[in-house]
Amino acid sequence: MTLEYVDAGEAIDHGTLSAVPRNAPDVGFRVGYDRLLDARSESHNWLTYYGAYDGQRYSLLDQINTETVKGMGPAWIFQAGTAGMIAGASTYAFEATPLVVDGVMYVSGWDGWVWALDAKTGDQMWRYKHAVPYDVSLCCGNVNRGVAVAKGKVFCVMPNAHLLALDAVTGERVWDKTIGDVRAGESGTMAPLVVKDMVITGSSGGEFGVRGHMDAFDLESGQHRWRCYMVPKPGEPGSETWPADGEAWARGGANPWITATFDQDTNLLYVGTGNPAPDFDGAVREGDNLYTDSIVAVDVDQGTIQWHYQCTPHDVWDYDSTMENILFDQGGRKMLGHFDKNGYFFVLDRTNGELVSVTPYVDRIDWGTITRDGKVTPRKYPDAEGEPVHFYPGPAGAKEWTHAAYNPDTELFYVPVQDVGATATRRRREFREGIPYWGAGVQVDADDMTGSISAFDSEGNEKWRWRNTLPMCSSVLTTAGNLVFAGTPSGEFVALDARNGEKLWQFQCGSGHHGSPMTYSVDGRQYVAVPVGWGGWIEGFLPGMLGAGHGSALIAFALPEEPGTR
Ligand SMILES: O=C(O)c1cc(C(=O)O)c2c(n1)C(=O)C(=O)c1cc(C(=O)O)[nH]c1-2
Repeated sequence: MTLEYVDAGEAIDHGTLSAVPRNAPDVGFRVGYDRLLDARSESHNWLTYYGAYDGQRYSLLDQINTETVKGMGPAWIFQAGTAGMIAGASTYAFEATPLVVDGVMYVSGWDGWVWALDAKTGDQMWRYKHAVPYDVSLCCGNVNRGVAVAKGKVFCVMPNAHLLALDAVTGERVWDKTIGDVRAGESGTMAPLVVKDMVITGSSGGEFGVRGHMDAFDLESGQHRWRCYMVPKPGEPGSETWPADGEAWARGGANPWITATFDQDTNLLYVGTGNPAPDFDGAVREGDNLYTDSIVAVDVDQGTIQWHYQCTPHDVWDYDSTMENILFDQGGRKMLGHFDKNGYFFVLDRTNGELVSVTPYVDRIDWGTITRDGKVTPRKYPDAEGEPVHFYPGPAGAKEWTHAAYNPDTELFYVPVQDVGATATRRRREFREGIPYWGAGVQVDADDMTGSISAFDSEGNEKWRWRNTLPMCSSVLTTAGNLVFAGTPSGEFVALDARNGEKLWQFQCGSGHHGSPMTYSVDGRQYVAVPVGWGGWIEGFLPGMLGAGHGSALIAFALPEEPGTR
């Protein structure tokens, strides 16, 4: 299969930079598919984006638990924002989930930064900077959600739609592939996923009217294996949901900009796709617009779509479905749970995409209704130019890309909820390559917003709610210590009791949370690490937070050590 993209050309590379050059131990060489498949059993590590292929963001570590957590404090802080004169501090959110392999942490930042750190001390081992051209089209900030590690390499996508393989020991670049056309508005923000001998990526750029796709590359050589487009071309199944004439499908969006989950038994990747383009303007794309706003199951060897479930047909509200699809089993049935931007919690049979249940998980939803059997009745969207329409949830969704967690001990999902509306006023745009293709001006309800971490069982029954004044827009972590961790936009990092939502601990991190905490241990000591840094796109979404402290720090927390043992 040939690639259908234009190579945007090499960026100027600043090469490997290091204040204190130091190689990392060769732990990355020992990570292969066998260990990734069984990642949960080695909970001292965090080997892959969600901690394990199932997306649960659940760790077996329990040294930090409901009893001991009150003694937890910072063990070390890595100031990523001081990483060099080239970048300075970030004005964008620090979104990555760090990975840990046998005492070495690998983490990515904004604008092409990647670091290897000593996971016990926070000391830098190496750092890498990709020279990202300044004119890359990015809808939602110069951000990056993390790396993948396998076979001695660290894989990371770059804002200018490159996939890099770095040497896990030295940080030097091993290979560099183009995964999208920056001139058309394609970019990269997601953490790659290693499955078998492949590294799998997804493209960003839906707001610029591109056609979203996933790609698989040979992890050793970087050779391209397959591409899977998320919008069918004329004649392919699903193409009947787009206008027969014209090129609406080719500009249709559906970008899979968040890491997929994976089940070895079904051999399927579970992918969330983004909104259709243009956003807020359905007139130029009559029909359901498959596979936008969908959960799509992709055969990992062939890159072919096996089934799909669309959460918001013919979306005019910017309701991406890119967020995680959490795999869990119940009553012997293989299920998948998905909290969509549109305010509904979908549970599907992950072998065939059949809907098991759909229930609301936020208080205010009025863009339409979905009944328990999946029937969608959308509200009418105004056709006239300049006519405002107010709707709940707003375009950031009742939950953003930031991830929920599932704890198999409590059998509960923990969801970062944003309860906030917005007003869209249609402002029709003609398509122009590389220019935002976005059919409305949008104003978020700055004075009427709230949020929570809410706990749901798999039938959509709410078991508890921990309320926050502002919407919750960081990912959640849950552990066998019966804890739930999450960060607030105003900087507090909190630990809740997974059984009842009681707040047991908090720490003010000095900048807002819009990233993903994780946990690991080294030499028998458990750490909880969280990237902290407010900025970029999320500031516009929470106007009340404009001017709040930016930051680019990674903070690792632990229980106190005996004095003098470090
Ligand atoms: O359609 C797309 O390709 C695309 C990409 C991204 C991205 O890559 O960050 C975001 C969005 N859409 C988006 O709609 C959105 O709300 C959003 C928030 C964020 C973020 O990093 O907080 N990214 C993105």
